[in-house]
Amino acid sequence: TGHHWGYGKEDGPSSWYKNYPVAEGNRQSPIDIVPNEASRDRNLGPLMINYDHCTSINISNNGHSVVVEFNDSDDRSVIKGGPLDNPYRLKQFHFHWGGKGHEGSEHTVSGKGFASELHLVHWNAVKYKTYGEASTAPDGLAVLGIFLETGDDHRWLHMITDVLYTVKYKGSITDFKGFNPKCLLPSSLHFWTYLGSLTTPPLHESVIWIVLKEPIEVSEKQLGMLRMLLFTEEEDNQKMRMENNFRPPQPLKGRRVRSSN
Ligand SMILES: NS(=O)(=O)c1ccc2oc(=S)[nH]c2c1
Ligand SMILES: [Zn+2]
Repeated sequence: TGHHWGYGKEDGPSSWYKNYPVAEGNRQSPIDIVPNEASRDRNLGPLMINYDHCTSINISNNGHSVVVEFNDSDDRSVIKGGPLDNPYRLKQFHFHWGGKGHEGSEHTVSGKGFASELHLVHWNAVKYKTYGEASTAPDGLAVLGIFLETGDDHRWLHMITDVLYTVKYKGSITDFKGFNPKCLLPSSLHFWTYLGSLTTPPLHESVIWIVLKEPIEVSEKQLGMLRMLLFTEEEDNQKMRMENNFRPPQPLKGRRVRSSN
């Protein structure tokens, strides 16, 4: 079902255009963010993140990343403000990371990559009836990107790394209740924002990107836990370690990047 794609030599980002021509579109993500070329915009209000009553459901390995899904049947956890005209509902979060000692973020800042990048995926339930419908609309999704840099242990990330062994293989899924991603936010909500796309196939150009300026710190050990995950299924005798699951920066094509005040 659908086209096989991955992060390897044959099926990686440089070949995605063959099955997903939008890969060469005008609003592709990620991008390299150049801070002093970003324009401060008075109309950009503060970002408002209301995750207080969010309900995580499960954690899974989809063969590309580890994903935590949320109950999005009502507006219990939303982001609004900033560049957004409506509240957007939290649907899932996942990570992108590198290999040992290599950077693994998707967005870069003046050419600098980070060890990893967390994506909190939200959808516009005011304008669209389902996530699927929103995921193909130009203002359908809002993804909050948070950089992870190596340093001290992150006091809450262990809640996730402690259960990664249960989703080692592609296709595995486990209950994961009561996790609130508010604990993964940095202290500052200052951000850059631009119009872009999903960074994995189908690469829909449906994302309002909100990238936080302040990274969070995680330890090399915690990052190493992500690398114990596998791209491959349990019955697959080829054990492919899940790492370097990031798309490199794409052409800006004249887009404006705005900065919060
Ligand atoms: N990496 S990302 O742009 O946040 C992103 C978010 C949601 C997605 O759903 C599919 S399917 N691919 C996706 C990529
Ligand atoms: Zn992502």
